[in-house]
Amino acid sequence: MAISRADCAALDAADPLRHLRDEFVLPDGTVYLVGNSLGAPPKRASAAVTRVVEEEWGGRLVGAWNADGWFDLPTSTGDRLAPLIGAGPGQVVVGDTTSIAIVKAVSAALRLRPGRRVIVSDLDNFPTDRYMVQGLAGALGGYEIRDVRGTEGLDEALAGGDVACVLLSEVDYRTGNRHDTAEVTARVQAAGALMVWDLCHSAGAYQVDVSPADFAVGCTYKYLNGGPGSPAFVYVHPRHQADAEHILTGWHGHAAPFAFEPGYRPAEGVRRFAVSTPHVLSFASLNASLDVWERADLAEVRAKSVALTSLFIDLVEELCAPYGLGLATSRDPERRGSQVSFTHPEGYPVMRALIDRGVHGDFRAPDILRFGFAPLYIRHVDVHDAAVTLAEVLEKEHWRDERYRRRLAVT
Ligand SMILES: Cc1ncc(COP(=O)(O)O)c(C=O)c1O
Ligand SMILES: Nc1c(O)cccc1C(=O)C[C@H](N)C(=O)O
Repeated sequence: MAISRADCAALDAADPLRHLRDEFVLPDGTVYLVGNSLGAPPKRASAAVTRVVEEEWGGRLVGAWNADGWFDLPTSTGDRLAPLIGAGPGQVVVGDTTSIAIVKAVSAALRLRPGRRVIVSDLDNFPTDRYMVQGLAGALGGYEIRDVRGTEGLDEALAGGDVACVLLSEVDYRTGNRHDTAEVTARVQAAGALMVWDLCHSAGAYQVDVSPADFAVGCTYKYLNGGPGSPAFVYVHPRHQADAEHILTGWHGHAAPFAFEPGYRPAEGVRRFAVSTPHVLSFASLNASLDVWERADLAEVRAKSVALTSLFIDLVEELCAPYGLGLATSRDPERRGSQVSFTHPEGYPVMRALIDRGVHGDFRAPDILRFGFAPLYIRHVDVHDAAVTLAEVLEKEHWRDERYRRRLAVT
C-alpha cells in the first residue's frame, strides 16, 4: 500500500493542528467525512449555549439585548468570521440562511446595475441558489435567467453586455472542484457585471480570498461548525456599501430600528444587510466555534487539507482500482476544495454500506460518493481507514444488501 496505517499515525503525531481535534465531539468508531454538510460540534458549544440561556437570557431577560450585545451579533460575529474569508471589519454581516443571503446579495447587485436585465445562473450550482434566483426574478419581473454550466458558456453569456450579475459557487458541491475566483471575477467585472460567490463549501475549508468579489454569501454549519441551522453570512465589498440596497428591508437593517418609523431607511454600511431578530442561541454555538477557529493557522489548515485529500485520492485509486470508481474531483489541489468525490453506478447503496461500517460520507445524485475532510478534526488515519473500508465494501460487494437500496428522506 502507498502508505501504512502506522505511517499515517506518524503524520498525525506531527500534525501542527492535532490538538484541535480534542475540541470536537466525535463519536467513537466513526470516521466523519461529512463536515462539508454538517460540521462536528465543538465541545465548548454546549456550555456556550447553556451560558447564554442561563446567564444572559435567564439572568437579564430582555435586558440582554443591550447588556449582552445581542442586537449587534450580526456585525460583531461578522467581524470575527471576516478573516476566514479574507474580508476586513465592517464587511460581513451574519444572520438568516444562505438562501435568504442569496436574495439579499443578488437583489442588491441587480439594483446596482439597473440597465441590465440578465442574471447568470449555474446549472450545476446547489439547487437552492438556482431556486432563489428564479423566485427573485419572477417576483421582480422583467429579468431573464441565463444558464451556464460552471464557467462553460460564461463568455458567451456575458458577451451581450446585458448581464447584471453572475452567481456561482466557488466549490462545486458535487465534485468538490474549485473555481479560480480571481480570474472568473475579473472576467465578469470586465463585462460590466457584478460577481456574487457562494462560499458554502469554501469557508473553513481553506483561506478564502473574497476581496475581488462584489458580494459573497455562505453558511456556517459546514466547515465552520456553527451547528445545524446556524446563521449564514453576507459579504459586501466596501466599494458598494454606500449604494447597495437589497429587497429584504427588515427592521434590523433599518437606520434607526427603535425609532419605529413607518418608512424604511437603510442603516449605514453592511448593517443594512441584517434583516430580522438574530437567532441568539445559534450565534452562541457559532461563536464557540469561532473561538476554536481563532487558534487555527489558516496556512496549516490548507496544507493539511491538501495532504488529506491527496492521500485519499491515492489510497482509493490504489485499493479500489478494479471496482468501477471514477474520480470526479480535480487532481490539482489548487482546483479543489477540501472534498473528494468519486462516481460509482451503485453509489447510493455503496455509501449506505460504508456508513453502516462506520465511515460517514454522503451521496449526491446521480452517482456521486462525497467525502469531506474538515482539517480541524480529520486525521490521516481516518483517511486510511475510510479508503480501506471502501475497498472492502466494493470487493465484498456489501452494497448488494437490499437494505441499502431503501432511500432515506435526507441523503
Ligand atoms: C452551495 C450551497 N448553497 C446553499 C446551501 C443551503 O442553503 P440554506 O442554508 O439556505 O439551506 C447549501 C447546502 O445546503 C449549499 O451547499
Ligand atoms: N443544509 C442541509 C440540510 O438542511 C439538510 C441536509 C443537508 C444539508 C446540506 O447542507 C447539504 C449540503 N449543502 C450539500 O452540499 O449537499
